[in-house]
Amino acid sequence: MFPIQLSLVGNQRLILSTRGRSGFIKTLPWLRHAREFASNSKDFSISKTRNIGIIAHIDAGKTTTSERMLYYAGVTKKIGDIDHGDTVMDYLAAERERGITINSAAITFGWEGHRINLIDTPGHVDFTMEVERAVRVLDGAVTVLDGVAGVEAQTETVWKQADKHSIPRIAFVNKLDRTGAAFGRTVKEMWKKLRARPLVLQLPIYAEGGHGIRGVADLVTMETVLWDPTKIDGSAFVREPLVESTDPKLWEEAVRGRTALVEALAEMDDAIVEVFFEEADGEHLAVPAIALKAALRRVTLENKAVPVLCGAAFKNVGVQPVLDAVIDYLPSPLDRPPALATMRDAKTALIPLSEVGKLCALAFKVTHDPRRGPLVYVKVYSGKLPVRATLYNTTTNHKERANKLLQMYAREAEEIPVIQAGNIGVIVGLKDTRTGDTLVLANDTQAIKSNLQLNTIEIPSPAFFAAIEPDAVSEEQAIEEALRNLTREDPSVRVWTDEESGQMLISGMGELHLDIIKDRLINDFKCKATMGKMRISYRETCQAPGVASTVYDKEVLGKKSRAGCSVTLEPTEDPSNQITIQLQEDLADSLPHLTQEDIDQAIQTGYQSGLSRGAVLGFPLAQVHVKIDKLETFGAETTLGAISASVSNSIQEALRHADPCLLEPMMEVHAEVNEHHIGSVVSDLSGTRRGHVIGLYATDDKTAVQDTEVYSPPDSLHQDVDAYKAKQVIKAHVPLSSMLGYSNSLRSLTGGNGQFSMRVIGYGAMSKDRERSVVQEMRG
Ligand SMILES: Nc1nc2c(ncn2[C@@H]2O[C@H](COP(=O)(O)OP(=O)(O)OP(=O)(O)O)[C@@H](O)[C@H]2O)c(=O)[nH]1
Repeated sequence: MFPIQLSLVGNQRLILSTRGRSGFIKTLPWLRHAREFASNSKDFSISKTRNIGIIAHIDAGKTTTSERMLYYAGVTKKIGDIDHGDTVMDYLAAERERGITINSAAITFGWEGHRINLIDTPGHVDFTMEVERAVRVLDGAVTVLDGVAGVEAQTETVWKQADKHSIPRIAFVNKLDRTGAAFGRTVKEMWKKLRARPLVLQLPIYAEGGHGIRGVADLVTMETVLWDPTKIDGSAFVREPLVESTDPKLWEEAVRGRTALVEALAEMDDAIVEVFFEEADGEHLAVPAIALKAALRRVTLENKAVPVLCGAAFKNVGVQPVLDAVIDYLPSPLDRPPALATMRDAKTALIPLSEVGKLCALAFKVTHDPRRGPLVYVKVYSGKLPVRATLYNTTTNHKERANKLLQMYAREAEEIPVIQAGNIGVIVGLKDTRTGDTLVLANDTQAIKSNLQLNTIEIPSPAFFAAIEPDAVSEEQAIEEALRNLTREDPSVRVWTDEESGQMLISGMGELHLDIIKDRLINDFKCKATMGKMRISYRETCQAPGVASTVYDKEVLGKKSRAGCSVTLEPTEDPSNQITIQLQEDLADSLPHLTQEDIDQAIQTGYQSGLSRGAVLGFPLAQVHVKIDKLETFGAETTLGAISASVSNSIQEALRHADPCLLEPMMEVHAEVNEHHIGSVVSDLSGTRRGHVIGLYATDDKTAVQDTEVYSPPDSLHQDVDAYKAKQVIKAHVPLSSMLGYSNSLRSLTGGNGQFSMRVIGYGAMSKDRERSVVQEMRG
């Protein structure tokens, strides 16, 4: 694309552009439409691909930023607005109504000769699983931070998720137009709360009197970037060299910032030290921007530091440089270590996948499209996935055909002939593939034989469940079908039927999660159903040892099926269940028709089934140690089904003699409050809410941070902000049942100044009185 010069104002260059690095005029954004990009997209090499996600706390401005990215890239002709409910990324009715992201939408667009696959992820804690799935396939991430609220609770959670997968990140400090916004303070919090090494690349430039953000000072190129106030869509901005005489205060701070940037990079990167002494003669300002960018890319890819940019997405200031930074500093799939997979031969060891090998793809998301049917989002880790290929799902052992391949532009889609290694795309035509499954080619006998599987996603325990009642018997089938689709989309949703009441039950991660499922059943799948009261998903355990021996003896299809089993059950401190198998040595000799591997598998199946239902209210068991003491065999009559059934029955029988009781989900709560609210919040948590306060620490606790001092610009330079006051964080363990409706109560205890985060940390015992009242309530 050739640059078109539109006008020159003095020595300024007016840029109607998505891009500002060279200062030349590029193109009007809406001229570059998605389809134009799509027709060229096949030409992008994998080194010019960026699979990135936007991660942050709820309401930090992820969707607002993504919508601007799409607009400046020419994918949309109009900027979608969360507050008007017309965003491209949040397209579900449930998302638009609530103004929040639920689904990680994936969208592809072009930027400066690169293909960006962008995934906008939800910020609400109930959808942590959705973030986990997205983070799995990302190569890099943009963390959006609210410049007023700073680093918030869920930012810390998603940051840890990205840490777990060593995802290189850049940060965008957003909402700097708002009163009380403080860029410097937010940078400090990144250092202190996230333990990250922030590298400030920009300073905000405010309008006279500190009101309204106009642009940014670029410390890499030492330029000002000012958005044209007459172009409210933010498509026009001007870059010009930073000059001391124009704004001496800004110049002074920019010199400090540039010096700090060069110094910080020199600590982490030897090549920039060489440039500093040999090309720049030890002058911080003389280090060429190109050398700084190269060093920034190296330290970001190595996860040593996080480049930080700033702006106000809602005011259309600062978004284009974020896209530049995605290209400049975040990795292509080739810069990432190979994905890890397991193979049956290698037992549980993880082996790195080679990119040039045969096809291996991960289904990281499944959505239901009323017109096209299930859409399976995949990331291809090795080989290539051609259209109409017959695929083999090594997780479910099913064969399926990839009828169509799509590149997604949010709701719009473009058919493509192939998905190459490193790229993300959508397969149409797979009916049995679920989120988390591994796909290989159906003719790849080696991968199938060795059961090649990409490292799977950990699914946390659901905390809530509710009953679903069809409004009429005729609705049952439609509801079952819709629930099947929903569980394929979201593996953290579980559906089962209660054996006693025959009721259909559904469990999810939180109140909002279940609320959204109900909404989607009714609005998206048009089911006529009623969801019952949301209830807490308890666990059950035993308090004493229990022993039992049972024999399974039935006729199945006219054939005798017999096996016996003796088990001992014991309570354990371990949060998960354990099994110890102590079998007699001659077992394999007495069962020549079965392999040892199959017998082990049958015992495991019986063990899982025996622990799936407790003796008090039928909740799954936790913190139980099962010892399989003996297996009684009856020659050819002992089938695998009989072994599983006898193990399961013996566990259930032993449980009845082992003093069974209920356990309730325990939450780790971090409540961040001002000093003068500590007393009331602590007494509320430890009193009425039955919690244990574990500790108290300040949000700027220096002991928690590495020694290196980090450059953060003084906020007073740019805007009148209240002096930063560290808040106190109260850490407590509290039963989930006591945390229902806590946001309202914390709001009233702190005059709206408190915030909190919580996560399930395990299950805890409850008093006999409380257990009685739960049992009474559950049994109605
Ligand atoms: N003043 C101001 N408001 C903003 C800015 N960016 C976003 N907002 C507002 O902040 C609110 C939340 O923005 P979203 O983009 O939905 O935030 P999100 O991070 O995507 O939220 P979830 O998807 O729910 O996690 C909306 O009302 C936006 O209009 C900004 O730069 N300045």
